[in-house]
Amino acid sequence: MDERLVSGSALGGEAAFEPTLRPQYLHEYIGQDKVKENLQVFIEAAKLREETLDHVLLYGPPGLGKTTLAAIIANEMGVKMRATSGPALERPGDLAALLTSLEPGDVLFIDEIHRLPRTVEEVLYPAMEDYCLDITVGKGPEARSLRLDLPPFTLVGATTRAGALSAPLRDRFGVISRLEYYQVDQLAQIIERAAAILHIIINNEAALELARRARGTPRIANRLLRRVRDFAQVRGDGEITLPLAVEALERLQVDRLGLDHIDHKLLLAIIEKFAGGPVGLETMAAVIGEEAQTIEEVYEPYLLQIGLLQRTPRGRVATPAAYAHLGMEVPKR
Ligand SMILES: Nc1ncnc2c1ncn2[C@@H]1O[C@H](COP(=O)(O)OP(=O)(O)OP(=O)(O)O)[C@@H](O)[C@H]1O
Ligand SMILES: [Mg+2]
Repeated sequence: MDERLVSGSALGGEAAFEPTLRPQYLHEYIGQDKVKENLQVFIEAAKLREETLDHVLLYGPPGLGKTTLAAIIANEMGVKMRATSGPALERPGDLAALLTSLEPGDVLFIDEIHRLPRTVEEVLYPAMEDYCLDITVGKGPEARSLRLDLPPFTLVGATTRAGALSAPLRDRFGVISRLEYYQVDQLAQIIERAAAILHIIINNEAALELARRARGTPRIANRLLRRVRDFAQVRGDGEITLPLAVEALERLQVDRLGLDHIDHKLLLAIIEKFAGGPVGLETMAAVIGEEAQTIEEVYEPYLLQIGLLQRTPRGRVATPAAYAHLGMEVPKR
């Protein structure tokens, strides 16, 4: 659906490539200080008591480091991680097979856990709570239910939509952590770390420029780094300097705040067609020819986050900052 250069979701080919850039331990994981400090305490306590870590739910927008953190939790606990996802677990048996193959203490990572089918979710409840599996053998009047013990394990669930999780599932997580968009200086550190791993030469000013345009998202930061490197190799001497970064990002149509043509289209529609708003979501969707849900979940969050857009009870409003960013004057009322 969404192949934007500034998309927080992984684009084609990135999933295969990302593991090389993933930090392995908490001390290498940049930013998210609150989440990190809490996890550090829970992990140390669990290790001291020689217990498994409580189940952990990680939520937040795409590309902020949920999968990375799940793997780090397993590494820090010194256990293995098995990874799957909500949509991949189609039947209760799929989950049962995974659970029974775990070794004591293992981390089971379920990505997109909000997309777990209902019937599978119900298998998860007793597994999370009592480390056991309720299964039915036989059919019809012969059917009996059996309870199987499971090895103790830690479930790490990840979701971009915590609101879409059922209450009984959410309540079974002992640790619930929300990942936040990253600060510019943290993103610059992430870029410099990735550059070192990929043998890319970039100076601090240029890293900061990429960071400012990375929409608070490490995945986008790393993607911009790789694209700008192409320019540095073809146009320059391979080194990423500030002027080269600025030129490359302009060509890639990622503006000073990390906005692309879709963000511009959305803001301009509100400003030019609705005098800055308020305009209802459905109306806006019809005017720019996108689905309301896509606008709400993909296009709007970053614009809201940086204060160019506001949600009011009467609809969306372009803020004075949006006019200023687009070099337009705020109309007098
Ligand atoms: N704190 C961090 N420090 C350094 N690099 C990071 C950090 N967080 C994420 N990254 C980098 O960003 C990339 C994307 O992170 P990750 O795949 O963990 O995101 P995600 O939240 O799981 O995304 P999705 O919602 O799409 O599953 C990783 O390849 C990793 O290199
Ligand atoms: Mg992920």
